[in-house]
Amino acid sequence: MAKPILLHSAAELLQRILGEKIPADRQMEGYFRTHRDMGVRDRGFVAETVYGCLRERRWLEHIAGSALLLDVVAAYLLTHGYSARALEETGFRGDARGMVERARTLDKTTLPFAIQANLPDWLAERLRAQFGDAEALALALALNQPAPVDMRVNTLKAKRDEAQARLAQEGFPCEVTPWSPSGLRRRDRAPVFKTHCFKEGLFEVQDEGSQLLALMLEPRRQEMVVDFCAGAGGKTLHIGALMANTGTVYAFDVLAKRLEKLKPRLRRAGLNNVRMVTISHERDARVQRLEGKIDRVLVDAPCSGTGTLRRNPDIKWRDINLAELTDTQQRILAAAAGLLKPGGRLVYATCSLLKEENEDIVEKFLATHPEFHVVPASEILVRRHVPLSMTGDALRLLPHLHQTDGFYAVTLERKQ
Ligand SMILES: C[S@@+](CC[C@H](N)C(=O)[O-])C[C@H]1O[C@@H](n2cnc3c(N)ncnc32)[C@H](O)[C@@H]1O
Repeated sequence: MAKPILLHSAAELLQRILGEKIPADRQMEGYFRTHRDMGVRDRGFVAETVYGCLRERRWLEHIAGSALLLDVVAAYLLTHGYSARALEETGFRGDARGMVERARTLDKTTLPFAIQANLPDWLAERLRAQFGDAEALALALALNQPAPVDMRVNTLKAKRDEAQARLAQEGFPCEVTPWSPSGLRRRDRAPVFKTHCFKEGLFEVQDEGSQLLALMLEPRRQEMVVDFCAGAGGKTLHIGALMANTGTVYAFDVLAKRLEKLKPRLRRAGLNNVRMVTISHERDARVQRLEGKIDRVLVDAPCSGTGTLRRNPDIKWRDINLAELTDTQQRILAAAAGLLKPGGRLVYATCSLLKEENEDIVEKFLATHPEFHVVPASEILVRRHVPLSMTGDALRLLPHLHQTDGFYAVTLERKQ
């Protein structure tokens, strides 16, 4: 059984994650840095427990009959293989036996939707309205499962089967992903960062859904391309490789610290067609200088991140200012569109599930920009050898249907 102290560590870490705006993975790193006495196994136990509690918080509160974080941790352990007796032996003084009994006798289907779905009310209601009860529940259950480790093979350095063989030689056999032509997948959380393959730049860790966004842009050799919200450059790297390290990819972001993280990744990937540009806002002079000169723009817009709950379950418990986000998205999209040459293409993408950040943004943009039209996603997917069919014009990826994070992407073309 876990050491008593670890229950308290998990509750303390949960409190920090829920109380501060810092993402869970960074909080955890910081916590373990200041608790160096904790061994690898203990850290693993705490991390798994904390992530489990974040995923299943509402249901655990229900079982615990309490929102106290120590009770939530106890309810998690009791519903994941630990006995009431084992918990009592750690000195836990709550009602462990009552929790076990409630978990055993409860008919989950009688619970309110948001509790079954382990979502905050605001998100549960939006997903129900958008998808209907049955699909929203299937979606929520998939969002509450841990994600696999997906990798994108760097085609500048290796073919997918070569990278797959090298990883297997290093003790990490992987399967190929169903949609992305350069994707590999491990179902466990293997430390693939430690492999020679990674250090030599044969792959990057990237969700399979995210790999499809650069494909939607269809960048070509020698073109001028802008990755408007490049962050640490997950998609910039992919775009650079699709252009076979030719032409120019401008990686814009308002946060220099994020762009900084791209530098070692570019070196590892063997890319030198990328220019990093820190901008102060979307109308920055460094942006305006390129107006009308660019072939393709990717807008991977800042968003609620609701499609990534498999990896970031803490997001759902944070306050999200949707009005502020959608305003920023609208402004970025308009500024980014101004960069395109006639005939140029823009992909507007988010990792949000919410229609307000996706369809609504594009609809408003098209209403005020008649010089743009949509290129149907299915046409592009066929050309890029992605065996996915979409009903509408956009690419819409959902974890319960595609086993990827949730993504939305639409390709807009400026008329000649
Ligand atoms: C979804 S993240 C991008 C992730 C990145 N494309 C990747 O693949 O790793 C959105 C990014 O937009 C940036 N951002 C926010 N406001 C911006 C603005 N006005 N102009 C450009 N980038 C902005 C954020 O700093 C953040 O890095």
